[in-house]
Amino acid sequence: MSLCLLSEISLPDAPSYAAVATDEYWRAPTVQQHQSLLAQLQTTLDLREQLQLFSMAAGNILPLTGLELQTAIGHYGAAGSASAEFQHRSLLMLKEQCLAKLHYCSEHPFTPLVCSKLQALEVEWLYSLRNALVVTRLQQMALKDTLTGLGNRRFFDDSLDKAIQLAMRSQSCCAVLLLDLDNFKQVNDLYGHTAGDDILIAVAKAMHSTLRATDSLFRFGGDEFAVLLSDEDVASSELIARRLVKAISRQHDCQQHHVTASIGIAHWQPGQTQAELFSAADKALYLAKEAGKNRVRQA
Ligand SMILES: Nc1nc2c(ncn2[C@@H]2O[C@H](COP(=O)(O)OP(=O)(O)OP(=O)(O)O)[C@@H](O)[C@H]2O)c(=O)[nH]1
Repeated sequence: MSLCLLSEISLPDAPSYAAVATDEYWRAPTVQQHQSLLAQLQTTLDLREQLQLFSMAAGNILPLTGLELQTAIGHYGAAGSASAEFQHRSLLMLKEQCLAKLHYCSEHPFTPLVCSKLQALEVEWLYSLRNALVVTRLQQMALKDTLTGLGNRRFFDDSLDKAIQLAMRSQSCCAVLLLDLDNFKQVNDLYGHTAGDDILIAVAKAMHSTLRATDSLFRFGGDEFAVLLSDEDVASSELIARRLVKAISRQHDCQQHHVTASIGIAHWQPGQTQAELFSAADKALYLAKEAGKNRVRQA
């Protein structure tokens, strides 16, 4: 395991292990209790599944309404988590490295005895949690574009495959928007690669804030982006695409460098393969470029 990865999954500015309180009232849970949670945690490297297992074990100590795991690579809530009157926060430290913060919510008070028991349970989780964090980080790296943090081409291909399967099963639809920046090359040529990178990051942010949280946004590399729309948004695909084009043309850095965007849209047709759908969107994008750029075309 590389040191680089370990530092990426650590939370910064955590106090030393000594600062995590222990309680004199605490009595160790039986060996049986420990073994069962530990054994269960070791069966999965999925962070959410581990959180769920831990949440159930913690619920045996004190009934919880919510449990949130805050890590350097994302925040995860146990299923059905809700806030409550009593709250308790805890740091999960492993060898002076802060792996995560836990935020418990309950209708019942967190007495010193309860906190001690929870802390003992947390200790049981540390190594499995560390492993799950590393695996999750590797998965994120494999599926994310490092420059913008958006999903990469591989993630897009997987997501499109799933979207088509769902559309086939539920006799619904999905749509692909392929976006390519206009006149981007000149930014690199005139102002350097770093200025080009800044534009790409700014475009990703502008697109992100224009779309709904549920829309999937990807960057393929270069100045090519894609949006995957689910059935409920297919009817508005043209409107969404126009909004994206407008948002990019109004973005400060893009305006300064005369960078705009062209978009090709394709709606999935029953019987169409993933490659055919993608090719249809690509052709529509070509038409948008041919028609003068800074515009939208449908397949
Ligand atoms: N800064 C930066 N540039 C990149 C990156 N990846 C690819 N590029 C550059 O992006 C440019 C994309 O080229 P084009 O799409 O042909 O350029 P364009 O000026 O937008 O052309 P039109 O689409 O016809 O308007 C090339 O100059 C690539 O070298 C990157 O990660 N960062």
